[in-house]
Amino acid sequence: MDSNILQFTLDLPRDYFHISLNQRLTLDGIWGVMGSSGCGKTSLLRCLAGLETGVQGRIICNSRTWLDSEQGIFLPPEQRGIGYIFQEARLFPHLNVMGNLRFARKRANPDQPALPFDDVIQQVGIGHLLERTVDKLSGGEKQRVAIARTLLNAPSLLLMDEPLASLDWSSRLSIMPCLKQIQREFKIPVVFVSHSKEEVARLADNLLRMHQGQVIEKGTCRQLLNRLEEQVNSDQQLSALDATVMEHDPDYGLTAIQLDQHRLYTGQMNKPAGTPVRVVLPASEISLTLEPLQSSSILNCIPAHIASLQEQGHHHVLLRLSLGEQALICQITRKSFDALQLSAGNRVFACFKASGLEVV
Ligand SMILES: Nc1ncnc2c1ncn2[C@@H]1O[C@H](COP(=O)(O)OP(=O)(O)OP(=O)(O)O)[C@@H](O)[C@H]1O
Repeated sequence: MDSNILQFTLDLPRDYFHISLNQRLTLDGIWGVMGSSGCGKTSLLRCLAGLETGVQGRIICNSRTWLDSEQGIFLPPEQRGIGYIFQEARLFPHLNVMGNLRFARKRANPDQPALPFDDVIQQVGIGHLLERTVDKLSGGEKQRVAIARTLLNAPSLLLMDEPLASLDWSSRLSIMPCLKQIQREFKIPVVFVSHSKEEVARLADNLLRMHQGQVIEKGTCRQLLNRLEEQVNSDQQLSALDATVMEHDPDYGLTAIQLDQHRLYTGQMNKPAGTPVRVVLPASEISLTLEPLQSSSILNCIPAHIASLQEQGHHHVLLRLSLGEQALICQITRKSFDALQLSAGNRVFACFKASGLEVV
């Protein structure tokens, strides 16, 4: 039986092209869906949710047929056990936060075990908001309540359509670890649409990239993001890396994490040893040396090879450094590049402070 598999063949005519998709996704972790505006990301989510009645094809999720247009099968949205989180929170304005949550709980998906109410409130961080009326919540608070409400519905698949797009960057930064933690804790698979490389780098395990109604790339987030062609023209260059918590050092307020065979230090976090984590490292945080650092305050210094490089404008060079299994994107000035006489294939040491790493 194909449990944890979402398989779909979809054909949906749109104004300028057809949404034409044929995919088999292992429902494990968070799938990010990226692509330029109008390429069909929302249409894909709407087809999966059962909101597009004109779609032809088949959708099978966890061995259950949601759509088979040849056989005349079309399960309505409420029978698919899906949670849908939109850009705007869409809470009931006449109910307070608790009222919104109770309403969701009463209508929970009977095919899934209910998630413990208190655990959801705690993970989403809204315990202090329960008696508030909806109009007294900030945008970020509303979105947290919307997330909790959707979880209390006991979905077997969460679809998120740019859920952070209407929030400022600091609200996004506080909600992203919460979304990642929810996925890890409750093990609900997520399909997450986003325009933002910064969001996808923190959240997605796997990625689909769409163009004009079709999937043009599919792979792990770290494979697809940590490439020069992906980074060179974007606003912020960064790497998305996968690591595991090793141990904590409360005396120094540090946590050691393992990234491939390397041991790195970051600010202390409260995740137990063995927890998988996503590490985001801005390319400008990295310095390169030709020898291992000695007598330096910089805690992280790992050997790497320059896999490829590309000029970025007139004054910077972007390098892709191979660490073993994973690759790191690093940005240095052209002056440093010339001074070190770097070229592809060189062995270097990538150095960065513990505070330079963001761990989600
Ligand atoms: N109901 C509809 N009927 C026909 N065409 C539609 C309909 N809704 C959207 N479209 C068109 O389908 C294409 C895909 O739209 P969709 O909203 O899925 O894209 P998107 O990738 O989510 O875009 P964005 O990132 O801007 O939200 C667009 O060209 C859009 O104009």
